[in-house]
Amino acid sequence: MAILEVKDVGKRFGGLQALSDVQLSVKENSVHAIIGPNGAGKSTLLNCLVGKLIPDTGSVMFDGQSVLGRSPHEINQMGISRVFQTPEIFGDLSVMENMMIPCFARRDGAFRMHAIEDMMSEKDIVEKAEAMLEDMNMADKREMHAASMSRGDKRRLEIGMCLAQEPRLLLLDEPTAGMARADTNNTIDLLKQISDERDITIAIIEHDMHVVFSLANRITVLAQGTPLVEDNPENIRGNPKVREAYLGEAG
Ligand SMILES: Nc1ncnc2c1ncn2[C@@H]1O[C@H](COP(=O)(O)OP(=O)(O)OP(=O)(O)O)[C@@H](O)[C@H]1O
Repeated sequence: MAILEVKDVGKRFGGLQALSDVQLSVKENSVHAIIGPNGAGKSTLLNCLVGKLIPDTGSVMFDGQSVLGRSPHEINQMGISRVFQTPEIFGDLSVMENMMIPCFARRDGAFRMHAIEDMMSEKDIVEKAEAMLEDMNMADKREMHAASMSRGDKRRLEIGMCLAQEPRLLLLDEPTAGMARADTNNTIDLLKQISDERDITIAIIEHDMHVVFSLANRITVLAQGTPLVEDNPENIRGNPKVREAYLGEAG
């Protein structure tokens, strides 16, 4: 069953048709990669899914409900959580304090700024945040200043913060961009573990083919704002049109 269904989506920026006739069907519990050359429209499409942009045409249905016209916050509450290219964490707070923020938001519907002492007195929140840090293998970094961590650990924390919102669909926008190979491999392992152990669907935009082919069980190739093909990784690898449009370029 598809958890996300995009039909006939188009988006124009002035004279530029960034997306046209986009169809995308993401199966529940799959890892679905969206790839394509620079400027193909991947980020524009992602922004249409999370309410940051409103498409000019078409529909976006999540779990049978339209996301169009809803705010990013409402879409997040529906069960879609997004991980950005640059980790969105609070550098001045500790790892634990960062993790407590989405735990509050999940419980209260929205995060209200609590004093740190108030946060720490909320037993259920502390327990949930601790459990998430355990799951993310970050319990030993609990008291660390978030800003002082490696890029890979910041990404790990951010992914954990998204999971604390208990989303059904996790959207990742180039999660390994700018990472050293060791951090990239750690992120691949983390995402594999999340996909295996949780009832969650992952959609990922990624330039790094090693990441794409390590994780995805379905791939959509966008070229010039339109889907070129959607298939399994094996067929995508062997597809000459894809090679020409993208893989050849990526090496
Ligand atoms: N807000 C905007 N205003 C005008 N043009 C835009 C805007 N956002 C994106 N574009 C243009 O739309 C096209 C698609 O851009 P988009 O960022 O979606 O591509 P992409 O596939 O994500 O590229 P990349 O892989 O380089 O991140 C590009 O030509 C881009 O310059």
